[in-house]
Amino acid sequence: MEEEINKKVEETIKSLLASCRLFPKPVLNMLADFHSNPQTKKAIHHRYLGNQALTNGNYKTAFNEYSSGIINNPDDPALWCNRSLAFLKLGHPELSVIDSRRAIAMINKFIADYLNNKPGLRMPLLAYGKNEDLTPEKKLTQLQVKAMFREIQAFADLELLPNAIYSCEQLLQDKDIYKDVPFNWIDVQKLLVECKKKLEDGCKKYGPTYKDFVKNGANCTFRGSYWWDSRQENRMSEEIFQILTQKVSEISSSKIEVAKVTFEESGDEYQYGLKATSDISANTLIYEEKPFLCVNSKIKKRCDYCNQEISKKFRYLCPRVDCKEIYCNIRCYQQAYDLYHKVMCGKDFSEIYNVVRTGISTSSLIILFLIKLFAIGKIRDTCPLDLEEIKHLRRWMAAQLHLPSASFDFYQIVIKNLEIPIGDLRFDFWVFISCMCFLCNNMFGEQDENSHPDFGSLQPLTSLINHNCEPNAELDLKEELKARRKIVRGEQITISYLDWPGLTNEERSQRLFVTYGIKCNCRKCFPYSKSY
Ligand SMILES: C[S@@+](CC[C@H](N)C(=O)[O-])C[C@H]1O[C@@H](n2cnc3c(N)ncnc32)[C@H](O)[C@@H]1O
Repeated sequence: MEEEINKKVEETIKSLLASCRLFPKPVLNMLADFHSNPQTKKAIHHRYLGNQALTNGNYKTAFNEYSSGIINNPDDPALWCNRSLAFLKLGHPELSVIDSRRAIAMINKFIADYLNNKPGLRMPLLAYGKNEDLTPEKKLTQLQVKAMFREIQAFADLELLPNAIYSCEQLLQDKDIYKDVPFNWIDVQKLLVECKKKLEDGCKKYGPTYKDFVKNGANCTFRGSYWWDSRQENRMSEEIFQILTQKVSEISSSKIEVAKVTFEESGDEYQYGLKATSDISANTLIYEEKPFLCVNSKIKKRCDYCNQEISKKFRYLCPRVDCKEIYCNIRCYQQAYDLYHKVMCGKDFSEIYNVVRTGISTSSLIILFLIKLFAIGKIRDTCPLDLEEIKHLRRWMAAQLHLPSASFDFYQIVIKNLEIPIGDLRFDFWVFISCMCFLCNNMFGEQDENSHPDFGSLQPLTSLINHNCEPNAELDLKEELKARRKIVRGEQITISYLDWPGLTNEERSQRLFVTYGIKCNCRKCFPYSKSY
C-alpha cells in the first residue's frame, strides 16, 4: 500500500513540475517541504487512504484517515474539503460546514499571500487523476469551487434554505471566474431549484415566518454524542463513580452518597443520582457547592469569576489596559486568571456577547460557557470534554438538534481568539456541539427583569441531583442545598428543575421534555390520571 501511495505521489509531483506556470516558487517550496518534512508525507498518505475509502463507500474510515491527515498537516485544504464530503455522506452536515469553510479560507489565504509575494509560501499538494492536464492553479480553483458547493450542500441538508439559496445564486453569478476548471454546474442549478421549492412549500404550509425559522436554526440529527466518542458510556465507569463518591462525601460531610439509578422511560440505562445515607431532618443544610464555572451576559456589572453584582466602589479591574473584565476583588481575579482568563484576557468576544444579551432564554448563555470551557481546555492542554470536573455530566439532546446557525461563526471566533491551532482536533467543532449537549440540561441560568439572560453557573456535583415536581430538597441561591422536608435514609435527593411561579402543568411538562428529556407523568403533572 505504502509503495502504491508513494508511486502516486511521485506521479503527482512529476505532473506538477511539468504543468506549473503561475506559481513556480510555491510549488518548489511545497516539493522541498514534501521531501524534508515526514509529516507532510504522512498527511498525503492519509489523504490517499481517505480518498480510497470514500470511493469505496467506507465513510467512517475516510473520516478517520482525513482526521489523521489533518493532525499531520492542518494546512492542506484538500484534507478539509474531503473530510467535509465524508461528513455529508455520514449524515453530519453540521460538521461539514466548518470543514468546507476552512478549505475555502485556506485557498483564499494562499491566493492573497501569493499576490503579496509572501516568502516561503507553499503550494498545496493536490492529487491528479489519470489523463488530467490541469495546472496546479486550476486544480486549486477547482478545489475552491468544490468546497463552496459542499458548504451549500451542508446548508441544504441542515434545512438552512435561505443560506443555501443565497450561496447557490452567488456561486452561479461567479461562474465565469471558474470557467476554466471542470465542475458540474448542473448540480448547483438543481440544488437551487430544490431549495427554492422546499422553502416555498414550507412558507405555504407554515406561513411566511417559516423563512426566518429556517434561516436561524439548523436541523441536524444528533443525540448528544457521535459514534467515535465513547465518553458518554464511560461516564458511569467505576473510576468516575469512585471519584464522585469521594467528592460528594466530602462536601456533604457524608450526609449523602452517589447512587446509580434508573428511570422508567430510559429502560435499563443507569444514571447518576444522590441518596441520603441517614435520615435528614427538614431545613437541614445538606451541602454548599461553589460553582466550578460562572458566566454572565454583562447586562449588569457582575464579577467575571463569581457573578456577584458589583458596585463601582468595590471592584477589581483586570490590570491589563486593553481588558475590560471586572472582578469583586483580587482573589476572584487570580482564580479566574488561573482557570481561564489567562488565555481570554484582552480578547474581543463582543460579537458573541451582543447576541447573548438579546437572547430571550437563558439557553443563549451556553455559548459563554463554551468560550470558558475551551479556554480551560487550552490552559490544561486537554479536550474540553475531558475536563475532570465535568466529564461525568450527562448529555441530553432530542433526536433533532435545532442548532443556531450563528454557532458556526461563534465557534470560529472562539478558536481564533483563544489561538487554538485548527489542526488540534481535540477542539474540533463536534466537541463544541457535544459540550452544548451537557450544558443545556446541567447549567443553572437566570434572567433579568426584562427576561434577558443575566447569569449562569455550572455546579458539577449538584448536577447529579435528579428532578421531581414535588422535590424533597431545594437549592438556595443556587449554591446551598437544603432539605424541604424530612428525607429518610436511602431516599433519593430531588429538586425541581422548573419551579417558577405561574408555570402551568402543561408548560412544565413540555419544558421538562424539551430541555431535560424528562417525560414526567407524576401526580402533579397529571392530577386527573387514574393511576394516582
Ligand atoms: C442534571 S442531570 C441529573 C443527573 C443525571 N441523572 C446523571 O446521570 O448525570 C439532568 C439529566 O438527568 C436526567 N433526569 C433527571 N431527572 C429525571 C427524571 N425525573 N426522570 C428522568 N430523567 C431524569 C435527564 O436526562 C436530565 O437531562
